[in-house]
Amino acid sequence: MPDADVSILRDLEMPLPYDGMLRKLYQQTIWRQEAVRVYGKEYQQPRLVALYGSPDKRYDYSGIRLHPLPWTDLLREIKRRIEDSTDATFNAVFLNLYRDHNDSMGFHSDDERELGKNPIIASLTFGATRTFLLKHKSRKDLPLVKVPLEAGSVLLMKGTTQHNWKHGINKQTMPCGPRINLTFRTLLG
Ligand SMILES: O=C(O)CCC(=O)C(=O)O
Ligand SMILES: [Fe+2]
Repeated sequence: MPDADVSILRDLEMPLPYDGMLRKLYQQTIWRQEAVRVYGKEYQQPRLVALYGSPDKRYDYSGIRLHPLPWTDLLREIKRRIEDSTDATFNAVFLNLYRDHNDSMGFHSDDERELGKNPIIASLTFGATRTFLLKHKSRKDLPLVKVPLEAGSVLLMKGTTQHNWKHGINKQTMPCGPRINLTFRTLLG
């Protein structure tokens, strides 16, 4: 992928089997459905979300402000394992719950000010395999990149990826069960 630094690690070792991780994260997380403003209009996000991390940080995006909930033992343990296998450090994790095949995330870049200039984002998946899509912002000659993210995989985005590419998850016609995605980030300020 030109103008990007994207890599994937598979089969990351976890404290529980992947289906147990899914169940525990599903139950333990305090999920919220947020209304977001897009071009001045309010929408319910087509998925549930949560933010955990250092209590002194905050995260503003799409017109909403999230304050992190304190780390749980499980999230701290996952963070430690991701840090060990990526050589990066993180102070927050954003969780997304795609309840079924109708849930999605629109194309966006993770380019909020509190992520800094060239953020490192590590995105871990449990549950259903969904297709992560990447499209270049200006080069229409480049094909859409499709990456199926299986349980236990970690997608790493670094460098100038967020400047030049957008990513998202489409809803799909093929029915599927829940997917939980954890994106580890560093929030500045
Ligand atoms: O669910 C995914 O794999 C993508 C999540 C994502 O892009 C985000 O949380 O910013
Ligand atoms: Fe993202």
